[in-house]
Amino acid sequence: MTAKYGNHKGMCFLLLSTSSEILTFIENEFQVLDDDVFSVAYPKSGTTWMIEILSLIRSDGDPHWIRTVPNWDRMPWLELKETQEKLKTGLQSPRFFASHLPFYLFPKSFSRSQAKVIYTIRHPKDELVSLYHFSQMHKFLEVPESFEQELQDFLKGDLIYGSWFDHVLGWTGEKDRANLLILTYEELLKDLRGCVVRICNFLGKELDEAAIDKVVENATFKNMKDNKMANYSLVPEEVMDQKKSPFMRKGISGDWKNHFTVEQSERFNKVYREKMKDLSVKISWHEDLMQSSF
Ligand SMILES: Nc1ncnc2c1ncn2[C@@H]1O[C@H](COP(=O)(O)OS(=O)(=O)O)[C@@H](OP(=O)(O)O)[C@H]1O
Repeated sequence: MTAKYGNHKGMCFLLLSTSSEILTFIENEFQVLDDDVFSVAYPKSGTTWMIEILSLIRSDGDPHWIRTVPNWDRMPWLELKETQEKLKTGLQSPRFFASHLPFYLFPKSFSRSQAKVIYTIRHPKDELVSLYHFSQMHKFLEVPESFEQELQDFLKGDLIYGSWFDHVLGWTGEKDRANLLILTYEELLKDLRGCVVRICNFLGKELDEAAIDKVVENATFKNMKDNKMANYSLVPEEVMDQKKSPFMRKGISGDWKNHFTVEQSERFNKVYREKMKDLSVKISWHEDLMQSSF
């Protein structure tokens, strides 16, 4: 890790985005309210997608809000510097937040609350590929020397927001909480409508069939790619150079097969087997990763 990054209780963070002081405040002093809703995920696992889905559910499927307000204002990032001012001045309830925090750094007050968290998990090889491309275009991040370098950093847990393995194990270890819904990116891809219904049930939000259809239609990859309030095109090119790699890049599962060699895939699976053997939730791709084959 370099001068661009800091380390807080074992988690690597971007110095430009947050600080140890903020992370300490969020963990220990920030008061979660019972009607707060959080979209939490390790980076590049579908956070932006969940923000769009939750925003649309909140507005009963009406796309006006998602087309006129940037996603970072609809659901501010809990741990980022720019959100701290908003927290002080007060946000209107119910508050909706996004976060990449691992469970051990998430606000302690969550455990005493009825606030709802939706935690999204993505196939780690696709997450790694997405992060690799994102690192080329986001000027605040270190550009990895090569895909191999990114892979080695991933396997060591030496990436922004720490180890993917620890992140997923930390949050899935909380699976029995009634106020935590765990979904995968692949479930969203396979059955977006079914997931929207599950999210509505989890939130206690009643939407009629037509409203659910509108949520689904407006949260598709194509519609989000075309929505400047969701595709980060409002972020200046000096920060995100989308000519290098668009934020809404491919939006598919299995792109890792175009990036990993057989040897890299087997090396990945070996580490996965060691670290994830006690995974406590059922995930469609888990058994594949527990094997040694490509
Ligand atoms: N609607 C929809 N459908 C399918 N895929 C989608 C959708 N919205 C976002 N994405 C893809 O999610 C990836 C970005 O993840 P995050 O939003 O978690 O990124 S970030 O950590 O907040 O920067 C990134 O994945 P890749 O395309 O593989 O790079 C986005 O394209």
